[in-house]
Amino acid sequence: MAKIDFGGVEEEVITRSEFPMAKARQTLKKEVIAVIGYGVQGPAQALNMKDNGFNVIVGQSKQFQRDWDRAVADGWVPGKTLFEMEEAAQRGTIIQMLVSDAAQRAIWPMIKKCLAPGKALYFSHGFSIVYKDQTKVIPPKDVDVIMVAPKGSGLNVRRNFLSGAGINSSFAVEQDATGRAYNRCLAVGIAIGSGYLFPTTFKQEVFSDLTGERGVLMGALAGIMDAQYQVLRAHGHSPSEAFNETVEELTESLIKLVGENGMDWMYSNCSATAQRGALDWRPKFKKAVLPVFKELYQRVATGKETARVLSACGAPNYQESLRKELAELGNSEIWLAGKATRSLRPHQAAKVISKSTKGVTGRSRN
Ligand SMILES: NC(=O)c1ccc[n+]([C@@H]2O[C@H](COP(=O)([O-])OP(=O)(O)OC[C@H]3O[C@@H](n4cnc5c(N)ncnc54)[C@H](O)[C@@H]3O)[C@@H](O)[C@H]2O)c1
Ligand SMILES: CC(C)(O)[C@@H](O)C(=O)O
Ligand SMILES: [Mg+2]
Ligand SMILES: [Mg+2]
Repeated sequence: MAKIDFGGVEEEVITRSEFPMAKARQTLKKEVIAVIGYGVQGPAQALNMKDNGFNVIVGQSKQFQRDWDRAVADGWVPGKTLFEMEEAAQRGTIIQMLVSDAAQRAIWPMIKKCLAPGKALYFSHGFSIVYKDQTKVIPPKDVDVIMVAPKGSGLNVRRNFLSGAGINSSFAVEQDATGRAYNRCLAVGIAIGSGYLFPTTFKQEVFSDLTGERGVLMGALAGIMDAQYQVLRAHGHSPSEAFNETVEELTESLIKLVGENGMDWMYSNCSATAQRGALDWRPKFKKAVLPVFKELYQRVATGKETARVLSACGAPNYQESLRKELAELGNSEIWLAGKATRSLRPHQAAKVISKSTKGVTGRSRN
């Protein structure tokens, strides 16, 4: 493992050169990898592994016709490489649990029956194993239990693979029954298109992932956008102005600069006025939201968020109520303003500018 200094803390990271594709192919040459679930991660991981030359089959319930049809449209052949979940799990030697987390609890009794000794049970989230008191997912002792959790949307797992970039993932071995669990885990990580692989545990992964997606990555992000937009609108700003200053400028401009070189560098490349204001207001926002993040982490650690997911997402009418909730969000003024704003992005001009590197590299840090 390469040792990398993360802000003064040394961590170990697996690189592609340490575990090259040839080693992954050698490690998995006798394995049949059964991807159970063709939602978001399922298609990305299955297609990347297939394109990388691994022996992959897909298990998808035909009751979810839309997902079955997507699998067929993506080239999986019913009866050859696409099966009902149970048949795929019987045929697989590595069984990838890529149905939704709530569905993993529902299909577990069926999956358990297919776990012959020596097979590997694979997850992309620590959820089912860590909250086993609630999910009842308790694997037999004679199978490997491994995880590779891509740190991004399944859409990017596939998009980055196709662009040649890859995506970083964390990985963990929960149970090594065969003595091969570690290598199997890393080999699948490389096979699905991971760039760098960060060691973790099932518990650390699920606690941080649930916090992140409820917090800064999705929940907090949408919440603070709503709040700022509301204040601007209440003071008479037009929807386009409020949206531009809340979302569009973030996604189209500033966050890309943060991604390139960090927050201080982005601050170094805006006006002195914006820089002063941002530095002054940062601690105020931190103070305001810190208690909310503490409450969130507690709810994750005590399993309350898991109970919420299992009861809500496992309910029979959930898809219908979810559709309504998402439609309400999509039809709210801020996101309708967003739709109009997106149609006005000046793509042509951007292409012309990108041919030159003059003036695009930015100021160095102060
Ligand atoms: N979506 C992501 O980008 C992402 C990123 C990292 C990790 N993960 C993890 O990957 C795993 C899969 O998540 P996902 O988002 O790809 O899947 P998802 O939540 O979109 O689930 C969709 C799949 O579950 C199946 N399904 C739903 N209910 C079912 C039921 N009752 N019985 C049988 N099948 C059912 C659907 O047919 C479909 O195949 C989860 O553990 C998730 O936490 C997801
Ligand atoms: C893509 C995310 C938010 O990182 C993932 O954790 C998920 O659950 O979809
Ligand atoms: Mg998640
Ligand atoms: Mg995540």
